[in-house]
Amino acid sequence: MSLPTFAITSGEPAGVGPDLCAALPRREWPARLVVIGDREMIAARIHAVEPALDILAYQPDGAPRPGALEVLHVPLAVAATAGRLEPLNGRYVLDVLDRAIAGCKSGEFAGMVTAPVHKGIICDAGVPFSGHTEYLAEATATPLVVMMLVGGGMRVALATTHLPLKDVPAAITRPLLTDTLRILHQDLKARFGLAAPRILVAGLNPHAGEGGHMGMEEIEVITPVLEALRAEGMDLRGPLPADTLFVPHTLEQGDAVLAMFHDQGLPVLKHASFGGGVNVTLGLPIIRTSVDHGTALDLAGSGRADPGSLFAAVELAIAMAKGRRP
Ligand SMILES: NC(=O)c1ccc[n+]([C@@H]2O[C@H](COP(=O)([O-])OP(=O)(O)OC[C@H]3O[C@@H](n4cnc5c(N)ncnc54)[C@H](O)[C@@H]3O)[C@@H](O)[C@H]2O)c1
Ligand SMILES: N[C@H](C(=O)O)[C@H](O)COP(=O)(O)O
Repeated sequence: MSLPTFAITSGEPAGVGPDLCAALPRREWPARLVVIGDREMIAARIHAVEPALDILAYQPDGAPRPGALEVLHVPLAVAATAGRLEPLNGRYVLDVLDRAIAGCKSGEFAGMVTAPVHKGIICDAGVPFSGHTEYLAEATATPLVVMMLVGGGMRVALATTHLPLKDVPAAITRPLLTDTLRILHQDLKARFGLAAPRILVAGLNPHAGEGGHMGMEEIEVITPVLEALRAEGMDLRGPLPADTLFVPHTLEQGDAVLAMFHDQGLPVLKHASFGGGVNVTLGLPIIRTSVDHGTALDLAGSGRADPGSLFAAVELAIAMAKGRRP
């Protein structure tokens, strides 16, 4: 029986992504994993972190070579140095992503798993880029996607993603919240096997606005959306004060949390599971999971980067493709 094939994008070449890819053959996967990136750069990093590994996945007779890494070559613009960002390679990082997206769309890949990229250096290269999540939405012509991180026994989704904090209140509108909750609810059912997902929704302001004394978004935006969607049958609790939403007895009343902004939800989850969590993009026509950490330039090429989150991201992508409850 042929195994499903997943693209693993090796990410920022100065970061830990290539090192983490080198660790993939430590396990036997129930899938074929194709790492996308510059072959020479990845080979050099493999020699630094996994000297025993042979990059060639196939023996001369074409048979798979056990314990090797299969690399689909996308060329760097200029040589990469671990730990040193180079704007001239910003376009390369996007070329790697584009190759994986094309393969997911064509059916060549059952899904894609992304190693970390550095958003700033891609912007410095002249391409406005705020994250894989937004890039994938555009590349697949999906009007709205939802970022959700899974780890530490939690699922935390975000109503807004990579926005300056000052722009968050205006971004939280009734249409955005309605569509975000619909996507979250639908994908918890379809991709995570939950028949009737229970979603805990955070407020935006301290103490969920304290009855309007500390902000009006809960009264004017969040509560009306929750009431309308409850009337459709969704199990939604909130708006809940975010400071106590994450205490265990509240968390256990939900299957997922919807936080209003990036640093309301993610610090809690990363505190509980950093290095073992997974970032998944909901609402896409393709499967995409990712690590829960960044480029860790300080560790690139050292062999000290922990591949746990990449392994968890591969496991989740495989489970999602099988339609199993992850
Ligand atoms: N999925 C992604 O592409 C992704 C996710 C998060 C951050 N980023 C980007 O990464 C860049 C750097 O972000 P940052 O410095 O805030 O966070 P970071 O996760 O790169 O580093 C934070 C700390 O965690 C450590 N760390 C990270 N990954 C590790 C691993 N696998 N094993 C052991 N230790 C690890 C680092 O050494 C550092 O001390 C930014 O440009 C950010 O936007 C990308
Ligand atoms: N917000 C993510 C995190 O903190 O882990 C990270 O920046 C990656 O986002 P994308 O998947 O959109 O690149």
